[in-house]
Amino acid sequence: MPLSPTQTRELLEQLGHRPRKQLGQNFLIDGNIVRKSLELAGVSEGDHVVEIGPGLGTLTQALHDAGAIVHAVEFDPTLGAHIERLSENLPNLHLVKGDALDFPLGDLPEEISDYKIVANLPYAISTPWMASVLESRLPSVMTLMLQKEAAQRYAAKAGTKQFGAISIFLHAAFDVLPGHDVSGSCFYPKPDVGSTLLHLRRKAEPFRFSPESIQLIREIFQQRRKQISSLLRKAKNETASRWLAKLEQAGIAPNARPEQIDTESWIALEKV
Ligand SMILES: C[S@@+](CC[C@H](N)C(=O)[O-])C[C@H]1O[C@@H](n2cnc3c(N)ncnc32)[C@H](O)[C@@H]1O
Repeated sequence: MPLSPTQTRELLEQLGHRPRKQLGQNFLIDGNIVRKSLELAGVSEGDHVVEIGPGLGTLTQALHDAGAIVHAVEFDPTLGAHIERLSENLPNLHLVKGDALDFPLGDLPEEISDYKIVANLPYAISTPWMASVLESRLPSVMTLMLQKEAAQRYAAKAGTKQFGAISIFLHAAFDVLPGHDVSGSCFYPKPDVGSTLLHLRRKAEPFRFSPESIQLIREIFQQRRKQISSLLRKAKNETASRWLAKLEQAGIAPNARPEQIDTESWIALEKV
């Protein structure tokens, strides 16, 4: 069970720690959300699970109790020391004290290819951290607490204003299930932004874009309302010229706007 708001305040006092807003320190105090996260991720005995930002250890303890081998990364030195003390009694908890942008998968051993990610993310780093995850071994599932707007971008479909480069990269590799909005009262202190619990399941055949294509798609989306053909002409690199010549073959109209081109069509463009 997670700590109640009173227990959370008491523990923070004991640690002499004030929640740091810039590190997104909004701790989970709702048992249902912890349970739901584990349930969505289907955590079971022996699973390797990466957790970003264990904080006071609520989710960490629940993952460990479910039999997972937890690979956690905590940036805050006070909370890192707290988790390190917890780990003395949790043999399957492995902590990296550092930045998740440097250790996006914690200390997950190279040879482990089957793993999950379950985290109440520090909202400020969610997108660059996700970009690193997409470049590494892909997890079988990710169950993530995210800022609502980030979750909307990750889940967005073509033709919506939230649809962007990250939506394409995620949808190419994962089924992104509808998210659950989570009330601010499930955290201490209450965040001043909305939160969504999002669940992603790796596809049977996940597709990954090459680094050059990732770069090009990101550039293209900086001018999402321009026509794809003129953006590709302007980009002046080998991938852009190849795509320009293959637009029709990939079923994309030259005057289509990037935000209207769905993930399958971007994949077709990369494959032709
Ligand atoms: C939203 S809190 C989640 C805490 C805890 N997992 C929970 O659910 O109660 C985010 C956590 O991420 C940590 N954090 C912030 N930035 C980080 C970074 N760059 N790398 C690793 N951890 C970070 C914070 O210190 C905090 O513990």
